[in-house]
Amino acid sequence: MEKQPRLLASQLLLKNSLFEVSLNRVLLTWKEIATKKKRVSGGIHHPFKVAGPRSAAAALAWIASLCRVNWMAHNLASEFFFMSWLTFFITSHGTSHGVSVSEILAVRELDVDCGTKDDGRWQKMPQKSTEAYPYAFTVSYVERAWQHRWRCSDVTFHCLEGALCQQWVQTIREQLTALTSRPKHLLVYINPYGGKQQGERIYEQKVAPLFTLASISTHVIVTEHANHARDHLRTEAELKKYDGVVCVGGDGMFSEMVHGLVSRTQRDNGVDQNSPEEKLVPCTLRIGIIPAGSTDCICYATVGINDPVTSALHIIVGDAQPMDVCSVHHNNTFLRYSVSLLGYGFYGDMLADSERKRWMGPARYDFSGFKTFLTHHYYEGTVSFLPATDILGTPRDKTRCRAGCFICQHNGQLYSEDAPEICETDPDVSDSEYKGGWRVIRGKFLAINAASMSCACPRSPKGLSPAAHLADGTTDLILVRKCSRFNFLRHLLRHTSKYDQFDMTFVEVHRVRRFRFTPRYCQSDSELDLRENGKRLFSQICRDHPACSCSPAYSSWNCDGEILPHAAIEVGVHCQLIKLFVRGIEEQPVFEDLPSPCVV
Ligand SMILES: CCCCCCCCCCCCC/C=C/[C@@H](O)[C@H](COP(=O)(O)O)NC(C)=O
Ligand SMILES: Nc1ncnc2c1ncn2[C@@H]1O[C@H](COP(=O)(O)OP(=O)(O)O)[C@@H](O)[C@H]1O
Ligand SMILES: [Ca+2]
Repeated sequence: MEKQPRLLASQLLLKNSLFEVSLNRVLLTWKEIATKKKRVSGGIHHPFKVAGPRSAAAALAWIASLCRVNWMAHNLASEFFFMSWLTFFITSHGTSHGVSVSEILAVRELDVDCGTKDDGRWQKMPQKSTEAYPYAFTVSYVERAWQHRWRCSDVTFHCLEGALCQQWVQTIREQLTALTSRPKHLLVYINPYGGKQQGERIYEQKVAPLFTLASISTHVIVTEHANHARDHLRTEAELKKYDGVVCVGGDGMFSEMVHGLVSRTQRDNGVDQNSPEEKLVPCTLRIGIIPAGSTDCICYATVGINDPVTSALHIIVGDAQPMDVCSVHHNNTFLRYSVSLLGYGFYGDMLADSERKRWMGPARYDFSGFKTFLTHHYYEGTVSFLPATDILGTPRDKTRCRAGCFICQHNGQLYSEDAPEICETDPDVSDSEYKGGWRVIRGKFLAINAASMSCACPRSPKGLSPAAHLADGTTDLILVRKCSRFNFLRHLLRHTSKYDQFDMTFVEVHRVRRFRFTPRYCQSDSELDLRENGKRLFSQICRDHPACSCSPAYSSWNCDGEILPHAAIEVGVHCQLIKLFVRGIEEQPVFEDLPSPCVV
């Protein structure tokens, strides 16, 4: 890391011990410099905390071995060197901290006599430090907790002089103001009926106080009906006033935000959404999700956990993660956008059944999932797709899409430089395997799933397609052919275990840029009601297949939790069309025996 000029350095009191506190442009550090018991080390600074043995005896042996190597190799070890390292190790144990400026949430001055000045949170000061160090300021920062959770932590420093205290507060505030990616004004939509119907409570109790702490102003709308947020965003909202939009709810609520924002952007730029080949204009406003839904797949797969406080903190620090969006068309008519799962067969039938059981809350998916599994319907049709051949990565990779993903950056660059050619050849139902770059597969399917991201959620922590990428311009098309109930159960259960759900003879997976599906008994344009169609064609299929298991002709498409009105669809991926207030799943830090936050 490039060495940044130091902005401030002072000796401040923290928890009755004297600390050397310094701030440069990227890091706030505080390090114990003296106590009655411990000696001060003479200017030995090491950028990272030494991860070593815990007990003093083990430390001695470990450091001695380090010195021995140095002695033999470089003849550098001296008693002074040895003692300095030793002192460093002891004094730094648990008392040397660093917080990246980008993860400071707020700073506020404390009135030591009366408590906190400007945020209404009152803190009692320890008597001893009040006498000796009468001025104080508190820094709130992000602390990493277990399983990708973030929490807000406070540290209070005490100063001898008021001017010094003010200088610290002012300098930190200046550094925070310089972080231009942070939102200042947000438009928030709360779905009071999502998930366990806790949206309003979650926002008021867990999120609003954090936004206030970080001086973010909000305009909050509690939705009154389905599509309220979508329509408000698409037509009414004064988007220029905001740095981002936030939804409190589940994947359905997020889908409303995507539809509102993407449609608005296309309309403002004169783009026709009805044309499947049209290149869409990316949205500039970022979207934040405070999870309060049933599946929370978008949140889980982009943050690593569905936790409202964690998501609020990612919004405050101004994270940005681009994401692919699929457009779904039927006969050159726009139907919907999809960000996570497009599922025909199993997931479509499960959703159709679960919609009638909304009163059950999130448990409806378990109930309907089990019921759908027992019905074991398969569907005939033709899937044609345009494989993504020019990209890095495959659906069977062992690597995962994580924060700062190289594959997303590389493939995104590829897409913007050289937008993939849309093949004009009509991939009609045909016996040939390839037609104009398209592959055509006919068959009987228990499930056809397109996952444009992993679709990890608490029910399936690795997701429908564990190696899928958030922003690589592709979707993973998973075809599950007709098989026995036992084998299908094995496939489903592998979503929840470490075993590969694609390593089965009746399952295939392709990374694609576009795909089309046509059911075998294709309905005419005027016949829109799938259910009626299904019933009418049922008897026809039975006539065609005397020994059939009486599967209906059509399933429905589950498009991010919404039922589509058509079975015949055409899908195209739009690379990095939207941005979220997240950074992708962070690699879990190796804590060893270190306290968080990152220790320097
Ligand atoms: C018999 C054992 C079955 C175990 C299978 C576990 C696989 C679960 C994978 C679920 C993938 C979900 C992808 C996300 C979809 C959401 O958009 C959608 C809507 O979510 P919402 O109700 O808005 O939170 N939820 C569902 C279940 O379709
Ligand atoms: N005020 C409201 N009343 C009824 N439905 C709503 C309201 N606001 C949003 N919705 C709809 O509720 C559905 C489910 O919302 P969501 O927040 O995704 O919860 P869940 O994850 O439980 O499905 C969405 O399709 C959304 O359009
Ligand atoms: Ca993708």
